[in-house]
Amino acid sequence: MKVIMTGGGTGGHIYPAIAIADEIKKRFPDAEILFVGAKRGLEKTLVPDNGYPIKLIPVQGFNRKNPLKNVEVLRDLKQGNKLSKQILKEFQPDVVIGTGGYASAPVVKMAQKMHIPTYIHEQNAFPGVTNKMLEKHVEKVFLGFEEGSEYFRHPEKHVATGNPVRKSFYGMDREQARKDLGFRKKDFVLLAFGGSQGAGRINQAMISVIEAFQRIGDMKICLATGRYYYDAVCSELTEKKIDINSNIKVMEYISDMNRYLAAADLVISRSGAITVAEVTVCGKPAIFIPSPHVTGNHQYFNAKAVAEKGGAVVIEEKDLDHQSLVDRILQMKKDPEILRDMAEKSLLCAPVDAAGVICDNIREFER
Ligand SMILES: CC(=O)N[C@H]1[C@@H](OP(=O)(O)OP(=O)(O)OC[C@H]2O[C@@H](n3ccc(=O)[nH]c3=O)[C@H](O)[C@@H]2O)O[C@H](CO)[C@@H](O)[C@@H]1O
Repeated sequence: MKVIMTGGGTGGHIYPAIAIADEIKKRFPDAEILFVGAKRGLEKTLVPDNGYPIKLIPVQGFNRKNPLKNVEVLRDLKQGNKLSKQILKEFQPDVVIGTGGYASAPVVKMAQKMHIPTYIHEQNAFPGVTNKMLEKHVEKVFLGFEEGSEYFRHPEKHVATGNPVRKSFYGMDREQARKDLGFRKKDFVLLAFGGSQGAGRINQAMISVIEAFQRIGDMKICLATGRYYYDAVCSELTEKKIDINSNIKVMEYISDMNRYLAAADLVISRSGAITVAEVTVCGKPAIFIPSPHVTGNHQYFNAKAVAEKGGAVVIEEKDLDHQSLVDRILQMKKDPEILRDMAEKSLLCAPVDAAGVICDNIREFER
């Protein structure tokens, strides 16, 4: 079995592809899996870090603000198509699976031209442009949210699967995770991050939260700022004379998110589709602050689905007030019953083995 996984740009497209690849490997231990991603995307490091080979192609989105830049975009597109063809010819995959993002467009399209069966997975209730464009010639469209179906054109191809989460997030032991990260049983662990690339507004809010809680001994705060914001956040904390110590961990990026999620008492984050899936798989209470800058405001709906069941609280960015956030955290910390109840309800929102359902629906995997 030879499979090409393609997609990326951000973690939300890469991690589901890794979860699907892991499931393929479980079913076909001899399977050869190759990732094809974009040169500028996070996949360049995340995929090898997760044990898979990757080939990179020069592809990027059209620049609506600066049309002159599109000369470069078109040149990359041409080169991306050429390289995709070359990779497909050399690797000879039985199947190509796309998980959205710029890189998946030329690879899936070229595979279709070469009569290789193709499948796509859409993580969001509002599909991205790439997947919408690819739908016509794919075998099936796997949907993270059933509601996404109405934005595509061929319902007969749609299978609602939920969003795939890597196996390492399931059943991770909380106490062991806390031990590994140097937290005590009695500590209150607050985990904050703004999606795979970080979010300026969440970082700013967290600086206020850190300021408010820095001297509370059992309060442990872990903040992943995103690579782009890391230096600025550290400088701001230093200016405020806030000591980054064992109570306050500030990181660019968390590579073992499964461990941090398992250890956390409360999560504060954006509500990208995969983040929400992981938080619920780990059964964690969350305060979701959806990004308002995404198609169809989909992060709000991702968060609302969990909040309506009682597993999370949603704060829209327009209502994000630092003092109210601090008060809310304090209130939750003081009342473990609230958190316990939210945790149970969060777990009820978890997707059920999406990677397994996806593999069950790929004809070429039938034995
Ligand atoms: C701004 C934007 O366009 N965001 C989109 C992007 O989000 P984004 O790329 O942030 O994706 P998600 O929130 O879905 O997933 C983030 C992933 O990154 C991981 N992670 C994050 C931070 C960190 O330090 N370490 C780490 O490993 C998380 O564990 C998770 O696996 O793709 C998602 C899925 O298509 C969409 O729903 C989001 O709307």
